[in-house]
Amino acid sequence: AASLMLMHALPMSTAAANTATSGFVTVNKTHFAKGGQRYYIAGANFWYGAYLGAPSKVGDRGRLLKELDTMKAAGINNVRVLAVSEKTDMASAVRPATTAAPGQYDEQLLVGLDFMMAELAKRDMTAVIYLNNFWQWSGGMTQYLNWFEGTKALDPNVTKDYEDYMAKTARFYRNPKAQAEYRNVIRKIVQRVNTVTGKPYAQDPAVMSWQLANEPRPGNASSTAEDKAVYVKWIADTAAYIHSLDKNHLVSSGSEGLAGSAQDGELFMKAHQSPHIDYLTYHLWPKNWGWIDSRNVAQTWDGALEKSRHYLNVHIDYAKKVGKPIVLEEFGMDRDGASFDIKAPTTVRDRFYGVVFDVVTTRAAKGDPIAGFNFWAWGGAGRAANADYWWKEGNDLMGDPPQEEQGLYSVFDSDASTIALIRATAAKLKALEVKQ
Ligand SMILES: O=C1NC[C@H](CO)[C@@H](O)[C@@H]1O
Repeated sequence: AASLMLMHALPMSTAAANTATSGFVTVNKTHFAKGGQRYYIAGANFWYGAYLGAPSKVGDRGRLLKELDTMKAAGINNVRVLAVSEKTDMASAVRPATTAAPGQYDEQLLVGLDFMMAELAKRDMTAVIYLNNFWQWSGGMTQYLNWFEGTKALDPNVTKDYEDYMAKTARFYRNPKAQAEYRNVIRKIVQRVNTVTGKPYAQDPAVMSWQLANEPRPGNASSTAEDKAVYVKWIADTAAYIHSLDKNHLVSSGSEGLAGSAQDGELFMKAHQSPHIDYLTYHLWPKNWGWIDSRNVAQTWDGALEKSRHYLNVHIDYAKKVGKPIVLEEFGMDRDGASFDIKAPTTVRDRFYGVVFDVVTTRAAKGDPIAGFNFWAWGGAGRAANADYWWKEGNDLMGDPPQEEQGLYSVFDSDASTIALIRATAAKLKALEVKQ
């Protein structure tokens, strides 16, 4: 016992001491740590946060401060945000875009990211920042292929063919010119000096992690062994590249889990075994994946919940096998009756959030590697502008990006019952943040 006492008395190693006091989020075996304490994510998806921070027409700094204060008051300690968008002719993509063409950036949108990061730090909140998008709503990988393959950027809202979209968009990983430009963007953001605080991003504890992309997939359901090998290598190489630029921060993939891994569990684990990937991520979408029919909940709820519970648990088990933390960084449910109207009740959504939060908090309390959640998505004070609920440039930005109806999954500041569930869950996770 004496020697054990001595062990505890020994000072932490310098590196550990530095990290512990530095405030960076780090990984300690299968958990996050911050400031010498275990750290859990009670987060929101807030893809447009940097847009609100911009000093240009699209920005609304007054709204941003209000949204961050409202989220903080709800116990939310982390936001998952888009770093850059690519200009495209697709109707479903956000405008304006950060990158008009390779190397041509809208500095005001990047200042928006700076401003948001500065405000997060003031509130002891952190950000997961994704550097690309497998989907079309911010230009993303399909826009890179338009630049470097000369192919038309594909909008699945127009083509109505997701299998074709996913197979073609996965060519991004194999295109050397697209990869070179992607690394230029990574370097530009990861090595950026925040123009509001003067602090380099690589030294900012408000950054929790760099994320390769939003929902990168290896291809479509018929991804070949070669597609999968290319995908695994792309994740490992890109994560290694980011770590070569920034030794302080974590790196994650942005994967949805099985749904984003051609339903191949071995692929999901392999993709996250790289020493340069610090934690796993997964997303849960019962409506998008056809598990629930919001117009026929009575008939479809039980099946959807059985599949959801399995999905929630099996990925925590994958993380145990890989030996790293995992974050449920997206999940959502629409309003009752599949309505987009802010006045529609959220009975089904609240029941679904309740099940998700119960699994997350129960398994976290048992010490399993589930390290928190980000619900999709914070709508806050945003309001739909058009009778058809589609977004047009100049309309409020909200949790639903332009490729989806404005009000589909957004949690608005008037959705008190859902915010109460989030607040209660954040408190349960906070109670687990014991000394390391
Ligand atoms: O990353 C995502 N996952 C699901 C969201 C809701 O459908 C979608 O808007 C986004 O592309």
